[in-house]
Amino acid sequence: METSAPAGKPLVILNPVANRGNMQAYRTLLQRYVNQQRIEYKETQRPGQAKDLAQQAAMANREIIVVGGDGTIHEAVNGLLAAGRRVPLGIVAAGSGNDFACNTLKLPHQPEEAVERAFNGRLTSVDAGRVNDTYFANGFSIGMDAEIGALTNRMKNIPLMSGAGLYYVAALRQLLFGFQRCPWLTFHLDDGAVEQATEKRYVLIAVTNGPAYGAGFHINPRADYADGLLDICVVDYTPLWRVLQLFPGVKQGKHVNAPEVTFYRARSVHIESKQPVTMQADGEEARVSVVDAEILPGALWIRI
Ligand SMILES: Nc1ncnc2c1ncn2[C@@H]1O[C@H](COP(=O)(O)OP(=O)(O)OP(=O)(O)O)[C@@H](O)[C@H]1O
Repeated sequence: METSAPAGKPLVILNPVANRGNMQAYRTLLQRYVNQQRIEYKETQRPGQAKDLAQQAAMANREIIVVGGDGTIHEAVNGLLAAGRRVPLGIVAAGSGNDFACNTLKLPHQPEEAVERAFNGRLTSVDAGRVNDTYFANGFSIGMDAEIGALTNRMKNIPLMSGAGLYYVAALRQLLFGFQRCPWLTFHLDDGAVEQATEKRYVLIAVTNGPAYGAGFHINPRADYADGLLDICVVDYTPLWRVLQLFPGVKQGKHVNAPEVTFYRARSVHIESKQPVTMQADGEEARVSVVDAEILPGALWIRI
């Protein structure tokens, strides 16, 4: 990964549909920078455009500032890493969940402070990851949590539903009506250093760079975004009543001592399933049968 001195004006990419379209506060704050001709400002017009814009800006060695939630950051990180340039990245946490910005990087929520930090924060090296042909900032998972994430995405437009409340409702619905979808998997870490070669049933396998996902569920509470390692939480299959008992405690990371839960750290992860299963990476869904993932130590250069 090439680190380059930034050239030209920073490109600010704002997702107008993040946070259910409540983006006016950010537009107003950024207008000052536009008026002072300090930035180039673009709003995305379609899913996937943040990736293209970030890739073009990174190719031109320009600093990038993303304004949106985990989905927008995921796209920008994919553009940036596809360009192969480590240009400075500022992040304004403006989505409904903001796990990477607020729970991993501890960036502020308050719009004015968030914008200030995205422009003037200290540049620091942050790990990213790759899973199959996608890069991720915060993490990916397969199993019940990915199914919950997929349902959360489908429920995002229901009035009065957002953030953790939305996630709780989706989780309860998925667990009560979709628990039979717990996947049968094999996996190995670091080319076989840890191996589960015989197919077994799991509630979930969550592989993360940061501690939380799903709007604040601390699935890997000890994850460190700069240690060059993926944190892996494996939850063995257990009856639904037990999952319902464990689930609320995940918010504060209270599942760490449960007998069904095992934590690992690794540089690479390989998972296989005979049937295609749902995977989420930074909240974006895919169907997969094989998962090949690795950490990309210090691949990002972010203002915190
Ligand atoms: N102009 C657009 N029209 C429709 N969708 C868009 C547009 N621009 C971006 N998107 C999509 O909006 C989706 C949601 O964005 P994002 O995840 O940033 O916000 P959020 O859902 O509010 O936040 P979080 O993921 O943190 O809960 C992304 O998947 C992105 O591809």
